[in-house]
Amino acid sequence: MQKTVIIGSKNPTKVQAVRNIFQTSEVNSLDVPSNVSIQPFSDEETRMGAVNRAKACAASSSGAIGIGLEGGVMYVDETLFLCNWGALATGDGKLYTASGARIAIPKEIEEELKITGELSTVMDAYTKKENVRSHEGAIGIFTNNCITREDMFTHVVQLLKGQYEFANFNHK
Ligand SMILES: O=P(O)(O)OP(=O)(O)OP(=O)(O)OC[C@H]1O[C@@H](n2cnc3c(O)ncnc32)[C@H](O)[C@@H]1O
Ligand SMILES: [Mg+2]
Repeated sequence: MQKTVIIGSKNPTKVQAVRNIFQTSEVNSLDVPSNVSIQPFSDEETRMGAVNRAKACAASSSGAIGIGLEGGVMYVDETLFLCNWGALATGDGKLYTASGARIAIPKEIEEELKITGELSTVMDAYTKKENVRSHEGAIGIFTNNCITREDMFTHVVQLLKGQYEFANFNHK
């Protein structure tokens, strides 16, 4: 693919996920605001953060594809899950979205999250590591590193690229 791809984050797990999928494109990163809470607490809000980032990136450079990736949490009944959303926006107003794999968050982490308000703070304290969000991520910790944050976002970006290609290059 010839177009430049701009990912709206400097987080290395997100940037690398885009590089993994858009291997033949120039991939640039841009720190843009999500314009949602620091810790989104629903699918809707998390998806909105991804969409806002993707649109800001697409608007920043003529002809480029913008990608936003956003992490959050959401309840299914009484259980809190990790949720992640991605969005791909084009300069001519097209938008594609996709969500990532989700797993339940242990109750003790959920309780801490309600007190401190941000998962990254809770994860660093829980693991006694620094900057878990930029490495294996919460999903890496809670899956014993079977699926890292980069793996999960790579799949989301693959879903975005596939939808983009279906819409633009499907000449059945
Ligand atoms: O620089 P940006 O792109 O903002 O990267 P980030 O790591 O802050 O990631 P998000 O804003 O998308 O995530 C929203 C919040 O959810 C938390 N979070 C989400 N997924 C996480 C993970 O896998 N590990 C640790 N914290 C996570 C983190 O506290 C963020 O403030
Ligand atoms: Mg953030």
